[in-house]
Amino acid sequence: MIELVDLCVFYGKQEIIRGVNAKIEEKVLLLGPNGSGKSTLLRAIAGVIGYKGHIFIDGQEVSKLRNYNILSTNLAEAYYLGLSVKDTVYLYEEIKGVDPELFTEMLNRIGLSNIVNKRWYHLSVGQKVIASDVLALASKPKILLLDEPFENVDLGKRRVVAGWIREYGREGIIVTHEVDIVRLFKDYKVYMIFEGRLFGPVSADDFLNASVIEGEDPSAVLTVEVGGRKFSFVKGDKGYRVENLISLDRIYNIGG
Ligand SMILES: Nc1ncnc2c1ncn2[C@@H]1O[C@H](COP(=O)(O)OP(=O)(O)OP(=O)(O)O)[C@@H](O)[C@H]1O
Repeated sequence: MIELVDLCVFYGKQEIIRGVNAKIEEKVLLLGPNGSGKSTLLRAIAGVIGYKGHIFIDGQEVSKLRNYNILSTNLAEAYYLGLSVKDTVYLYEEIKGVDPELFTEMLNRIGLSNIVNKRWYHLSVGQKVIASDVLALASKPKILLLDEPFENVDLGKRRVVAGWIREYGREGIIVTHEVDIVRLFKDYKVYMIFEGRLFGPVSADDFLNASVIEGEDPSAVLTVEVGGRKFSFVKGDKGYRVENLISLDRIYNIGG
């Protein structure tokens, strides 16, 4: 379980994550517009950057964890080592419990067996994303943190990756800024982040079938605050349909 208590993350003096509280016990999707703090939240949970407040993973404070290998991530910080994909897999076998056979089999299944001997920085953008996803998944981690695992990935391959995310990893956070991705995970819970503040959860089904209106509505499945304005996700088509949102930054254009 990931527990966030009064969590704040700063870059210099700028507060990016602003007092977040949540208990995340299963795999969830985290949506938010560009710059809202999704990657920053994931980096803090992965222990890559510092924070104020608390982050507990299965009851242990992240900043105090050492050699903690039940958590896997596709965050790029892990790959800036100038290694080939194959060398990284062997390194990760040692430190993260990655299964090299499963890794190779997954790359074969998705048609990328040709990249194993290449260095990470020679991969195309989409290849790098898929290889990072596979590396995170091939340790079958208890907790999975995936930052934009579908970015620049072909539509057909997205279904394969989504199948793996369902299969491997029992808990965790899948970050995306594309509303369409939620359709691949209709039984998941959705959180949203706006301006460093977390809202949710709402079921993916309720989210996809909702429409957005400005203001606080008592029938809302979720109300969020963006730029000092409140927006309610309500059932039916009273407002702007979520299925037409594409990305959450469109919410700024919805007027009451
Ligand atoms: N290392 C850094 N130093 C200073 N500011 C940073 C740093 N990394 C990110 N930021 C800023 O923090 C804010 C949140 O960035 P973050 O990468 O968490 O957003 P995001 O929600 O993941 O966005 P995107 O969808 O564009 O990837 C942005 O305003 C960004 O400019």
